[in-house]
Amino acid sequence: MAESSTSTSAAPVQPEGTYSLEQMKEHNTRESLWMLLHDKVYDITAFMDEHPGGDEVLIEEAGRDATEAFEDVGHSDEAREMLPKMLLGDFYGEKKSKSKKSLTSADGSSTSSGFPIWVVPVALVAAFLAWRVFLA
Ligand code: HEM
Repeated sequence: MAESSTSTSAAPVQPEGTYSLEQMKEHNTRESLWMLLHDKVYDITAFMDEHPGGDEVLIEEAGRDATEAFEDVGHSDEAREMLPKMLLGDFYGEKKSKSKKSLTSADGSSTSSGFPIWVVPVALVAAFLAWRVFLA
């Protein structure tokens, strides 16, 4: 009557070929260096000596999300084409949120994202008036 082989999986199972932040943190040394870029996990251990930007910057970003640092540098297409060779798999779970960021976006909500939209008609009117003044 009682079935012992019932598989009720309560906890979510981490899919094969995915890596969590916990796992990544174990690979934050020169001997084994993993990095998260755009939600993909890369093993860049062998690339460290070849990196034109040096190994120090890579070690600094080891075992965590390096997307921002990678994009800040403005890496070329050539650099991006190197990535598939180092791909380990997908990222699993949650990334650590950077609490520092909330300070800048907490207030002054409209000023941080470029210029406000009303600048466009005002600029057009100003340009028109300037044109009239120069014609007169
Ligand atoms: C696996 C990931 C990475 C790859 C494949 C890679 C590849 C490259 C390549 C090919 C260049 C030469 C310039 C270019 O083509 O854009 C470069 C430059 C550079 N990289 Fe990376 N990079 C990686 C990660 C990073 C990270 C996480 C940082 C952290 C800040 C970084 C910092 C730099 C810097 C500062 C330079 C400029 C070096 C210079 O011009 O003096 N890179 N990288």
